[in-house]
Amino acid sequence: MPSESAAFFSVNGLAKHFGGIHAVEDLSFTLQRGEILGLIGPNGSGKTTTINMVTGALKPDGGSIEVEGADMAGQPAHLYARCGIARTFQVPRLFRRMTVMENLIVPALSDASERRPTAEERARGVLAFLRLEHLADHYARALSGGQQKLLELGRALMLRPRLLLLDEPFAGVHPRLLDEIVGHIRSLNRDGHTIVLVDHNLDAVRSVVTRVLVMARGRKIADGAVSDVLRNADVVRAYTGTRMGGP
Ligand SMILES: Nc1ncnc2c1ncn2[C@@H]1O[C@H](COP(=O)(O)OP(=O)(O)OP(=O)(O)O)[C@@H](O)[C@H]1O
Repeated sequence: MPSESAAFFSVNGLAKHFGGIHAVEDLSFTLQRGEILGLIGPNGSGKTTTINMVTGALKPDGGSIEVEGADMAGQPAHLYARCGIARTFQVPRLFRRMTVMENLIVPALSDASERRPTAEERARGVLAFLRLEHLADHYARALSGGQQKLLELGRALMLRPRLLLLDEPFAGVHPRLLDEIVGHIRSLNRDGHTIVLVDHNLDAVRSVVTRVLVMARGRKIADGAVSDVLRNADVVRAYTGTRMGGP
């Protein structure tokens, strides 16, 4: 039974193994409503596997995933979406032969109760927020890499998420558009969205989050205020050979 005091979102002892690879091991953390968390770590440290598990794309081998106190571990992706949990992918998963507007409407219409005119109206709102109105009738395949990232974000927003997990939203994005995406993330967080931000661009991550969780080899090695965590010797060691700043 969900308790009144339960965190909005929590994972406890989460684990995923691929053969002998311990992609995620004994991972625990909680998120309060409206919080924004940076999830960082070197390549292969288990960040995407974590996102996959907490959105229902992958079944954990162990541990719990609780949304408002109710255990969701092992539930299918559509039930996570129904709980208001949405994610973006490192490489945008767009319908390349559909227009920008159609790409936004499709996820909305997966909810049988929404009618097309309402979905279109919401999509226009999302396009205005992302400043992409002028591209509504363009094919997704004609967009630049950065615009595709924005549209990917827009598709997640069409699911009316309460928790938004962003997998490398800054990767491969032109610096000007990067600032714009940073602005959108800040504004979504200000509007009450709980956000988990995964990215290797630590300067950009630092500019939007106050708390950061660091993974290395599938395990959590630090979780706390950005300024403290990035001075932590274990974190510096985990990153040895990779840069601590932006790309
Ligand atoms: N489907 C899979 N099958 C086998 N091994 C996998 C699979 N998915 C991930 N792995 C392995 O699990 C480990 C964690 O991978 P994951 O993609 O979660 O790391 P990551 O921190 O997101 O890395 P990156 O920053 O490079 O995206 C890696 O060793 C990876 O090779």
